[in-house]
Amino acid sequence: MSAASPHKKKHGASAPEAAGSAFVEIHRRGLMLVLSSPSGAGKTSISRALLARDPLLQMSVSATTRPKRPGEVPGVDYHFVSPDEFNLMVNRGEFLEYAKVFGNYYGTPRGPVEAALSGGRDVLFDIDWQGTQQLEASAPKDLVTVFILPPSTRELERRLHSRAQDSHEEVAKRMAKAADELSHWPEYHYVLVNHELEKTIPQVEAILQAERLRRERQLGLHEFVKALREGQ
Ligand SMILES: Nc1ncnc2c1ncn2[C@@H]1O[C@H](COP(=O)(O)OP(=O)(O)OP(=O)(O)O)[C@@H](O)[C@H]1O
Ligand SMILES: Nc1nc2c(ncn2[C@@H]2O[C@H](COP(=O)(O)O)[C@@H](O)[C@H]2O)c(=O)[nH]1
Repeated sequence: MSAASPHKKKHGASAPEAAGSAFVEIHRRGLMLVLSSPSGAGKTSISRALLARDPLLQMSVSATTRPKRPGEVPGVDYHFVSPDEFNLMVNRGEFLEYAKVFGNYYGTPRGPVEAALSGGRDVLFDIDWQGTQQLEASAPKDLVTVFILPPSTRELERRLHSRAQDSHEEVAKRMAKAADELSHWPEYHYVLVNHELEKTIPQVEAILQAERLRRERQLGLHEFVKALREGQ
């Protein structure tokens, strides 16, 4: 197709033109891609790989009252806040969703997500089933949810220990909750078993690529096809 083709699709910052004119823009509202799993199944590892490979994807950085782990960077991994600060944010309506997980509070700041979606960028969430249920209630059309299963309970425990960032008590607390968290898999659109990251990462990428092409997410299709049917 030549640059002068009347069917040329324009993306990103190019100026939209009126529907039915020679050039009709197809653009897209961003989507929210949620990863949930029992602690240690691999959400953080998968998220890092997706973000490194996909410039249209940005991470939702949660606020949490949990203490920072060694190596975690404030503002990158989490916004680490006190319980009082967290309460203030709740009262000011600053969270899209929030929940108590393993004895600490975690919440998704609303502003960056809304800005990304309206700018056509996709947002990746590493949140638990309680947060996913809240997003499902408030923004079902923008939501794509993926539940990550570990290959076995023994491997889940091995991964939690191998991360070497939580105490034995903390690992025991998370393992004790795993069965309960696993019970939520039927609430998700997609379910994967994370055997090897080399296989799981392309599977999640495939979900993202397909969901981006859903008819409902592509804005301007009616006008584009109308122009095609008029022979433009
Ligand atoms: N497919 C895999 N095979 C082997 N090890 C893995 C795999 N996926 C992740 N891991 C390792 O398991 C550990 C836990 O992974 P990760 O931190 O990504 O889990 P998580 O689901 O984000 O946990 P949490 O919910 O506690 O944040 C890490 O040490 C990670 O390197
Ligand atoms: N509902 C929410 N859950 C969240 C959020 N941020 C993280 N999480 C979940 O908490 C646990 C523990 O995380 P960790 O970093 O302490 O290991 C894990 O299941 C996360 O998915 C959030 O904003 N809302």
